[in-house]
Amino acid sequence: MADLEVRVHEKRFGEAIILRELAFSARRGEFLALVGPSGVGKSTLLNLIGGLDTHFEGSIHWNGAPLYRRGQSPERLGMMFQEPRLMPWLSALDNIRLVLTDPATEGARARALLREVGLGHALDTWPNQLSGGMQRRVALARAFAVAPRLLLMDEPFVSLDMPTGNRLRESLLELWQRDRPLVLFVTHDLREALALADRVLFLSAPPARILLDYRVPMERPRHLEGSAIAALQEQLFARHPDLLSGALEPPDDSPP
Ligand SMILES: Nc1ncnc2c1ncn2[C@@H]1O[C@H](COP(=O)(O)OP(=O)(O)OP(=O)(O)O)[C@@H](O)[C@H]1O
Repeated sequence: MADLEVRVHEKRFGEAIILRELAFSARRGEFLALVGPSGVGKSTLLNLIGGLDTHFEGSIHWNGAPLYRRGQSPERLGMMFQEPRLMPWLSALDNIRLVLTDPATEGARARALLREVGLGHALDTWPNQLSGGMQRRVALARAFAVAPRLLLMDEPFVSLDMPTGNRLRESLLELWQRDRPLVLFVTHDLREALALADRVLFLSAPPARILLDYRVPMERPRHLEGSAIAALQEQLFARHPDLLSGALEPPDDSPP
């Protein structure tokens, strides 16, 4: 049985219908990527699933019950956005402690997580003294701090250089493989989706629905810049030409 059941009949902003008859399900432990062109509704969908926006027709269930009910605390949920959203007046360590609730263990847990993401040397550093990549590492550690069952990630590694992004992707996979939350990872980069995910959900042109639910036929570790991912991407576009018109811009190296 699926742990997460998403059924969005319709989501509008005013007159504009953003999502329509968009449905999918997933199990705890899976890693799903959501891909689609800019402005199609990926963040909107994550916001519905995360309970940040409750104005839509449809339902979102976790283990057969509504994920959000008025007055009830949600399932353990982690979120990571494009911007690290760290508290500038708190050290890296205290940014993690902030989301933990057990004073007896929070210091040790926060320290262990920061070490795991390679920031053991920067526990007491302020966010403005950390590079963009290091700030994302703190945000990644914070997202895992609550041991989420469901982790929503909205283009968390966008606009990082490739080596920094690759190190963060590696850290993410290590943490995911250890804790096995269900990850929903939004990206507009198909290679990133294919390098990370078990399944890639392609969103159609607006109003968005799921155009293709694709299981990635490749063992890990995978290399985002490797020839196997490039070949898989080519194969996908050859088999599903509708993805190019509906879901994605052509890959960088394809003819205009
Ligand atoms: N609060 C809002 N009010 C009105 N329209 C909105 C609001 N938020 C988003 N939209 C519109 O909904 C559509 C989907 O936006 P959304 O941010 O979900 O797209 P996206 O696929 O995440 O884009 P990107 O990849 O550029 O982040 C866009 O046309 C956007 O302008």
